[in-house]
Amino acid sequence: MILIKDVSYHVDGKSILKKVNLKLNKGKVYGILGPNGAGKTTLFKALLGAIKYEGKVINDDSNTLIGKLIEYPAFYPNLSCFENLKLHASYAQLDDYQDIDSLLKLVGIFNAKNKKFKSLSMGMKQRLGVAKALMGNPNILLLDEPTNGLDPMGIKEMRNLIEKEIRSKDRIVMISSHNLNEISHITDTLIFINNGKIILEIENEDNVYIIGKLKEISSEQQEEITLLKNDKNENIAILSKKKFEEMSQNKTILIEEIQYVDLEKLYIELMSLAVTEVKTI
Ligand SMILES: Nc1ncnc2c1ncn2[C@@H]1O[C@H](COP(=O)(O)OP(=O)(O)OP(=O)(O)O)[C@@H](O)[C@H]1O
Repeated sequence: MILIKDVSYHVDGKSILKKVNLKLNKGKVYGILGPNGAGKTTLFKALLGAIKYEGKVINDDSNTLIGKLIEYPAFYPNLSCFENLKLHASYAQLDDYQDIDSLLKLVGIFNAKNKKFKSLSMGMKQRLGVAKALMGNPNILLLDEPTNGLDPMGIKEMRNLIEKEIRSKDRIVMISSHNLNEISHITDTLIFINNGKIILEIENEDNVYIIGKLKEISSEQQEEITLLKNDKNENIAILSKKKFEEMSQNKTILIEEIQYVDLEKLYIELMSLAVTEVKTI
């Protein structure tokens, strides 16, 4: 488990991350969503310890290896897939790492083992990037826009790869993406970030969400939902349909002006809510 506690990051007086709090559990795939410049990559960099942030990242596992695919994968254009991975293994001090062939098979590009990086298609380059990220069998995997630049077929293949080979009960996987459809297919939990702030964390249960005005909630359930404010200072509740039905049955919540929305609508509504303050009631 990883606990991100009050993580903030500032550059030249500008707040890039603002008191980010998250709990990440093994076996789960987290989708991180937000507009350009929201802070997704910066959050990954904080987890990698690549930037000097305020706050804490607490990891209960002392044997941690983080694999990453951040921005476009960097490889030597004139070296082959095999040579590039071999070189990375030595940089990463995985010198006795023998299993490059298996990795290439795993990500489905073994037939391009001896092809130069520069001659690969975009999809193959991304797969090679995933192979590099998977070296040493990391227990945390950060994939920053892994389907960037891929065509629909490439996106589907990357999705299969994540579902079949990357998701693991011993691993925390975080994927950032602008592709809502893809994210809704492969993640367990959705984390929305805007302006460096986490504005919502919600289970990705059935791709149907509830947005409405919160009128009442029982004190026991207060911890369980995030309260957002709209520009009229009204309390807006957002939760999955499943959670809402559970709470309504127990009469622990009253929401009015309910809208049932899919992920795309949820994203648009969330980003347009004039959220100046986010509180958990
Ligand atoms: N070292 C830095 N110096 C100055 N500004 C920075 C630095 N690192 C990040 N930023 C700024 O922080 C903001 C968040 O950047 P970040 O790359 O984390 O966003 P993102 O959510 O990953 O965006 P995208 O979806 O476009 O990849 C941006 O406005 C970016 O310009």
